[in-house]
Amino acid sequence: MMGNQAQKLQELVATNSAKKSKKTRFIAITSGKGGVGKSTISSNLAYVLSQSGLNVGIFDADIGLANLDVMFNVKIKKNILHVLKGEASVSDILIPITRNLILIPGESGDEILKYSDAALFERFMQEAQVLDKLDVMIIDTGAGIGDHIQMFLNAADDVIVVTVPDPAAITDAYATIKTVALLRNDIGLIMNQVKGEKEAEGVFEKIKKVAKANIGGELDLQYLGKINSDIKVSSSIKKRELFSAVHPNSQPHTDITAIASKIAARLERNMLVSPNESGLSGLLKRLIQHF
Ligand SMILES: Nc1ncnc2c1ncn2[C@@H]1O[C@H](COP(=O)(O)OP(=O)(O)OP(=O)(O)O)[C@@H](O)[C@H]1O
Repeated sequence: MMGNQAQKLQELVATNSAKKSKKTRFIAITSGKGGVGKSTISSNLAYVLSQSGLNVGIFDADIGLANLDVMFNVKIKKNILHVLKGEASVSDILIPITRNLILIPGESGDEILKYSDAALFERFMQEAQVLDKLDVMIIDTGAGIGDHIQMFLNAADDVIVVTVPDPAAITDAYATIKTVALLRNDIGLIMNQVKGEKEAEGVFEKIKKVAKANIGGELDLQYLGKINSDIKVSSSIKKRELFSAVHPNSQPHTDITAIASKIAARLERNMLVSPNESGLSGLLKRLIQHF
C-alpha cells in the first residue's frame, strides 16, 4: 500500500511532469567522513560548470552543518529552514553567485534536524519548479549515511563520493559506497588531496577491488578524477574565495575542470538517452520508490 507521503509525491510528479519543459540533472556529492573536501569540491565544481555556460544551482543539504555561504562568501538571511517552516519560498532564499550560478542555502543550526526526513524533500520539491531553468543542480549532502542523506542519494541522477587517500577516510568511503550500492549501481568517485594521478588511481583501484569482492552485484564504480593537495586550495578557503576563480592556472583548477568536463559530457549523453528519467520528474519518481 502506498503511504500518504508517496501519494503526495506522486501528485507532485504529475503536476511537475506537465509543467516541466526542461530537464535538470541532480548530482549528489557525499563523503564517508567529514572534512575530506566535499564542500570545496561541490562549490568549485558548480562554479566551473557554470563558467562553461550551464545554468547551475547548488543546494547546501549538509543538514545542520551547512557552510556553502562561507565558501561563496555571501551573507544569507533566510535558508531552507525558513522554507520548511513555511516562512519563505524557495525563490525567496536563492542567492545569485554569478550570472548562471545560484545557491540554495542550508541551515547550520540544530533546529533543522527536526525536519531531516521526508518533509525536507517534499517541501523542497513542491517549490522546485522555480529551479526548472537549471541544467544541473549540485546537492552537497552531509557526510555519513543518515536517513535524509540516503533519500538524496537515492533520488539524484548521479551520486559522487569524495574521499582522501588516508586509510580512515577510505574505510568510511567504502562504507558509504556499500550503503549507496543498496540503492543504485552507478557511483562516481573523486579522490581529493592526492599527490598526483598515480596515487589517485592506485587508491581507486584498491577501493574498486574490495568493493567488487564484497559488494559485487552490478556495482559500477567510476573514477571521475582527482584534485591535488595544494596550499592554494586551503588558503583560498581561508580567504573565502573559490580556488577555481582565483587560481585558474593551478593544478587543482585543471583537475576540477577535467572532472567538470566528464560530468558535462555525461549530462549531454543522458539528455539524449533518457530524456524522461532525468530532471525533476525523474527525481520525484525515484523519491516515490524510496517509500
Ligand atoms: N585539494 C586540497 N588541497 C589542500 N587542502 C584541501 C583540499 N581539499 C580540502 N582541503 C582542506 O580541507 C578542509 C576541509 O574541506 P571541506 O570543508 O570542503 O570538507 P568537507 O568534506 O565539506 O567537510 P564537512 O563534512 O565538515 O562539511 C578545507 O578547509 C581545506 O583546508
